Amino acid sequence: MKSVALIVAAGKGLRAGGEIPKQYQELGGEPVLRRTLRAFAQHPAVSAVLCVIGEGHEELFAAAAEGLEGVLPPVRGGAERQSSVLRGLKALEGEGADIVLIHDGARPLVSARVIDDVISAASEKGGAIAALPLADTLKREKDGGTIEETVPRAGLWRAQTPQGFRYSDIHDVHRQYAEREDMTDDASLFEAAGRDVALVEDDPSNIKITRPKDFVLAARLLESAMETRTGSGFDVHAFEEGDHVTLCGVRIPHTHKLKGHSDADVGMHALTDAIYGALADGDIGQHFPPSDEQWRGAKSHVFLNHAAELVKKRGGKIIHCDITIMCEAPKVGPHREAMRAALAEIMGIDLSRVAVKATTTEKLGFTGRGEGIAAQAVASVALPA
Ligand SMILES: Nc1ccn([C@@H]2O[C@H](COP(=O)(O)OP(=O)(O)OP(=O)(O)O)[C@@H](O)[C@H]2O)c(=O)n1
Ligand SMILES: C[C@](O)(CO)[C@H](O)COP(=O)(O)O
Repeated sequence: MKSVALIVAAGKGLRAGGEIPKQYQELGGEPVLRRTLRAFAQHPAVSAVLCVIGEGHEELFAAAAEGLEGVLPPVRGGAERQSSVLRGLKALEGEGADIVLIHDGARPLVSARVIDDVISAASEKGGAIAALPLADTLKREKDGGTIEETVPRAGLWRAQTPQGFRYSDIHDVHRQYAEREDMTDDASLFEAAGRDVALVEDDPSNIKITRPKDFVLAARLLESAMETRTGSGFDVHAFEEGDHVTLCGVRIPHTHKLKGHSDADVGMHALTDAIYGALADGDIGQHFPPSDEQWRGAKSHVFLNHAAELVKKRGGKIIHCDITIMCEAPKVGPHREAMRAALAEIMGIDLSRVAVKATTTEKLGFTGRGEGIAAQAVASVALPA
């Protein structure tokens, strides 16, 4: 069964306001749409993601989708959500999809569990939607803001997205009802055609960002859906003949240099490993094997940048890092601020989140004898849980 995702993001976001449409505004440091695209692009059961976008939004889209694998070139949407979906379905004609998941670009907090459940139910029943059973008593309003009646809520659900269907069936019904333009979700068309649609219980956090206050709520939900991971790193390099060392990106004149395959920046290596550790994603030697000639003499910022990008790619952020350099000489103190600044810039985080410390080992051991430098680091990373 091949499943593809169709993300509708061609709306103007008028109710949310702002200088750019809501789907391109920032939520937790990245565009709303990037979070939505990533949820599907990185889902193991989704083989491709197509997005429908508004006129003139090509650059905003390119920035939001940058580096995400499996995202197809976008197509232009229509005046209403329904016509945007139909255009997307048409563009998917050559993809060989069995199941298509139609999802609002404005719902960035969709979970992998819900995507899985909608795919399973749609594969079994032909159509399935994420939805929430009503928890509140329902009132119908009459003129003047008073209550006309209480509406029985038994059996009522709030329809959300993703909504999954057999591709050829949903394409057929969208073509069939193309003139109506009054259907606010895709299940409505399936229902109108007399087909069954299964209800899959959604997560309450899968809100649609509609009004400005939804950004505040989404930011809180995002925060609570993150887990904090801690990783540690340790590295040692021996001295050899030379006139300077590179520590945490800063060149420091010295009586010796550090020996190594790369620039031997022992502090940056320990920090890079701490980040890989927090991600549980191998170590520096695995990502940049010393046996590979292309890394000979490499600047260590390449390694640190790679680790920081992996964090971003997984929707996380580096919260804090703390490095301790162990040596008798050179003195680290005079270079501490330059080191913090260099590391913060490479990782793209604030200076206040980077600590660099140093200690001697009281002339004990190999660092005490001046044979080399050791460094250890701890990094805390927030990742989607
Ligand atoms: N012509 C349209 C209208 C809406 N959408 C998409 O459908 C989803 C749900 O629509 P809504 O939340 O109403 O978004 P907007 O139409 O952008 O909002 P507004 O009505 O406030 O302008 C959004 O991801 C939106 O981008 C779309 O692709 N094409
Ligand atoms: C598809 C939808 O998100 C399901 O709740 C909703 O109907 C979209 O409505 P909108 O008026 O286009 O925001």
